[in-house]
Amino acid sequence: MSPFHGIGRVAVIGAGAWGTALALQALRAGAATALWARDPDRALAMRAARENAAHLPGQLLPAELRITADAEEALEGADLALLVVPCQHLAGMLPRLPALPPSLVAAKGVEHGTLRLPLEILADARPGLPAGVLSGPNFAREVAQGLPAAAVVASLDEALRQGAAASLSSGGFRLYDHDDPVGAEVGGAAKNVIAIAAGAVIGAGLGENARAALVTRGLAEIARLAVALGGRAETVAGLSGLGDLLLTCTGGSSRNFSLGLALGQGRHLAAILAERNSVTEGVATAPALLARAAAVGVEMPITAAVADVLEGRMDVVGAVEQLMNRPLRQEV
Ligand SMILES: NC(=O)C1=CN([C@@H]2O[C@H](COP(=O)(O)OP(=O)(O)OC[C@H]3O[C@@H](n4cnc5c(N)ncnc54)[C@H](O)[C@@H]3O)[C@@H](O)[C@H]2O)C=CC1
Ligand SMILES: O=C(CO)COP(=O)(O)O
Repeated sequence: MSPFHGIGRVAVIGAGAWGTALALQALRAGAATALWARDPDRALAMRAARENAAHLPGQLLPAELRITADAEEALEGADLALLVVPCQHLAGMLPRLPALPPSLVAAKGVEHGTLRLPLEILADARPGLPAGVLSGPNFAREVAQGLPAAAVVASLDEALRQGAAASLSSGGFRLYDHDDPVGAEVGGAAKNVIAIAAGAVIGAGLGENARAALVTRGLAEIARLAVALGGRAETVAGLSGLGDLLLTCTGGSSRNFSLGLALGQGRHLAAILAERNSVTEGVATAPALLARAAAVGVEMPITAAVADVLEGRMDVVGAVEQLMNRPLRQEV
């Protein structure tokens, strides 16, 4: 257990939509909060306008929120760091940071090539650092506005998960502590892939029944992988799994769902991505998740279908046909 005694200061690393929203929440919960943006010009513009125009336009950033591109300054005296850069950039960003306090990763994905989950990336870069994940059904915009939301803080470190959940909760944001970080990370990474599938069936006009079946069978394949990696199936049935699937597979604001929707309508992946200035984690995660599952002998047919569509080996209708024609079996 870490000597974690509560939070006076929080450093949020990554000034995308989610980092900005979490910084606002930390502030609301009473922590002195700094938000680190890697680009000095962006930090300057955000400080001047009190707005993150690129990722959370229209949301006021109060004067008490320190915004800086200097990582030393952001992390000085911090009791907790929230690491909120996209999964594929986490490993590249960590060497730019000085010593970290106990940290929660809020990215959702699997790293291309190495097949690591975010906490594994952090553990490799900072061995022994008390760490956990923050994950749940949370659109950044709503959390920034203080609308009601819940999530989990999952860590093997009891003091960290309980202290962080208690200190970052307030008003509309309710954090449950959890002792299964693997289950939480697998759920968070995989729901983005299933959300692409859900969007694709809706975009292709295959119907609401198809979406409900995909989400439910998606949950089953996520649970299989979580268990194979040392997590628990019940975690996948909670906020970080089922909760986030419900949000991203039905909420039109999900970037993963909307990318799937456009693919299902026949648009090309490159064209969809070219129009976006924000991250769609499921695209890089789908093949990485599939490879990670294969390495532990777990079948993930929906993830495989999404990877096939993303990599141009199949169209949406063909991929769904293939899923429908798999051998019949017992549900569980
Ligand atoms: N936006 C949301 O509602 C939520 C997002 N998340 C997760 O949080 C993570 C961050 O997502 P968002 O804040 O939405 O991102 P975003 O799409 O709003 O912004 C992209 C972020 O990535 C950073 N970035 C781009 N290239 C980079 C590089 N080479 N090195 C370091 N940073 C780089 C940008 O500076 C920016 O901070 C993702 O893993 C996402 O799945 C989790 C929950 C909610
Ligand atoms: O993780 C999220 C909500 O919990 C955000 O989902 P998208 O990245 O699909 O927008």
